[in-house]
Amino acid sequence: MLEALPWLERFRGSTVVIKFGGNAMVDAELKAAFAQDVVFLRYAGLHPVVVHGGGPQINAQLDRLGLESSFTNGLRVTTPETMDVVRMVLAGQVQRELVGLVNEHGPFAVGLTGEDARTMTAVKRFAVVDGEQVDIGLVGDVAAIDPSLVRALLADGRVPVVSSIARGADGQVYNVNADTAAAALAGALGAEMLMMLTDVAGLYREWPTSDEVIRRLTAGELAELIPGLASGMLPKMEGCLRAVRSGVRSARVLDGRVRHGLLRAFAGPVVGTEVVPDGPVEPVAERRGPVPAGRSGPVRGADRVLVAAGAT
Ligand SMILES: Nc1ncnc2c1ncn2[C@@H]1O[C@H](COP(=O)(O)OP(=O)(O)O)[C@@H](O)[C@H]1O
Ligand SMILES: CC(=O)N[C@@H](CCC(=O)OP(=O)(O)O)C(=O)O
Repeated sequence: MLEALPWLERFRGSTVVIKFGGNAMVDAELKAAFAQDVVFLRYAGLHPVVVHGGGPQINAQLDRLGLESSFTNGLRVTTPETMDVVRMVLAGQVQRELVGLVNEHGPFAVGLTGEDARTMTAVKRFAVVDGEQVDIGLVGDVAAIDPSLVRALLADGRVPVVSSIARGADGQVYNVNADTAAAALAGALGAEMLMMLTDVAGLYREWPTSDEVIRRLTAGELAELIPGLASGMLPKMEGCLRAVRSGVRSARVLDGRVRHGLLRAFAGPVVGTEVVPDGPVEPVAERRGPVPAGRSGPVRGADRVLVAAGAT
């Protein structure tokens, strides 16, 4: 892991939003390694923000309850009954588990949903199938973000762990796709990078017939590909596009099945698929600063982490 440090130096002070997909949380060892990587980034002076998914975990719970799982364009059709399960699994199970894993290394992680401090405000989202709007129930898009709570947590040296649930101005609670939530949050925070950890090596050029990964594409190139993308990748790549179009310098899709894949992504040439804005991009150093300087030192108990994260 130490080989990542010189590369990480470039990102000191930068905010990085990391989306941990439900499909990447396949076993306990991977989840524990992910938590170590997040804490390592925090120690290297970055400001990681975790947005987690949990699609397969929601499916399993719906199945136990004898409820159906169905998706349109990669978005879960969400009845009021499904919504209760989504909220319970994301905020009560997956988020709690990740908070616990990160906090094995120090008092860093604080869990929240988009509902907390009105961090995210949702608006009802329709799927579009063959040019027609389709009602998919209580699915939300992100209408607005108030990043002040997340910023305050970062300034206090914490690691926010965010579940993609948000209330609308109508008072209704909505199920927001986690890729969508991560992208919107990255944009609102002025994050340097958005990292999406999933269960494939990146965006495949000819999925499912070939596993050739597209290494790098501009926002304009991605916008042309999006109408032809299949479920699963659709919200993810729409999220990458949204992020780079709202000022994020780099949005990446990475293989979350690789142990310590998150740190490796900082320690060398680009792995996975990278989406960059159209046109020239300012260097990292000139884009710093969503977190007030001098308020990002280690919190109490943080000294245990380097050993725990295997950094020596
Ligand atoms: N062009 C593509 N390249 C790679 N994967 C694709 C592509 N199109 C669809 N997919 C599917 O998208 C899945 C990843 O999305 P998803 O299952 O929603 O993951 P996550 O839980 O990480 O958000 C892959 O496992 C793959 O089955
Ligand atoms: C509207 C919608 O699709 N919400 C998602 C939220 C969780 C999620 O996005 O999880 P992954 O990242 O693991 O796919 C769902 O209900 O599955």
